[in-house]
Amino acid sequence: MKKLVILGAGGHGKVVADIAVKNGYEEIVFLDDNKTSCAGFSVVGKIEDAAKIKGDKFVAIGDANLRQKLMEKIKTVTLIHPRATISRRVTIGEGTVVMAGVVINSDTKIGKGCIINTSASVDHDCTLDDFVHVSVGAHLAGNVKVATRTWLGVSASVINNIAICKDCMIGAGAVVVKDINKSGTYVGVPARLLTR
Ligand SMILES: CC(=O)SCCNC(=O)CCNC(=O)[C@H](O)C(C)(C)COP(=O)(O)OP(=O)(O)OC[C@H]1O[C@@H](n2cnc3c(N)ncnc32)[C@H](O)[C@@H]1OP(=O)(O)O
Repeated sequence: MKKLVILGAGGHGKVVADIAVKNGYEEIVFLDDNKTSCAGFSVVGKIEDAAKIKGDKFVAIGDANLRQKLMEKIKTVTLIHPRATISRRVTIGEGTVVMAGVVINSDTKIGKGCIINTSASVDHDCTLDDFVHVSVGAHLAGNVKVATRTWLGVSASVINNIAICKDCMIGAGAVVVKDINKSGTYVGVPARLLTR
């Protein structure tokens, strides 16, 4: 029986579980330090138990630093929703999830531990480094580079030929029209560094 152990029983975890079912997993269990169940599935232990529990593994934790830390210790599977449209010339790393309605076009490379969330699009010749999150409905035009752990918020857009450095938060609805070379939070149209 195909079994998946999902680390993280939050909202992201329950969407991952649905995709796992569509990928033929017949048994799904969660590990979480606080919850006892998730979307009808059992929580069978704490996150630290991952190595001890048999089955394929997936880290369903939104925080990129924590996701990275956990993925350094265990081997994980890649999960792709059957209703994602992905060019044959795309590569996708270990432990990445591609959700329903996503489009990924030709010659794009997606790293490990990435989240390509519901109805996002990543166009041709893009490079997404490890642990990048493209949120629900965010859009990357052609030849966009996004460095490690950067998170694009819901409905954010990036025009073509743009590079965004590591550890950025691009706010909901922001439009990135220039390269971003300094880590930080960027909001608005056009996107600017959020200073407090
Ligand atoms: C399935 C899923 O759920 S996927 C997850 C999707 N989640 C997201 O997309 C979350 C995106 N998060 C955001 O956009 C957040 O607002 C952030 C990260 C940009 C900023 O959050 P915080 O650091 O908490 O900032 P805070 O809420 O204090 O706002 C600071 C200022 O920026 C403004 N601001 C915050 N977010 C945005 C935004 N997206 N666009 C424009 N302005 C914004 C606020 O209005 C505020 O302005 P003010 O000082 O004039 O009142």
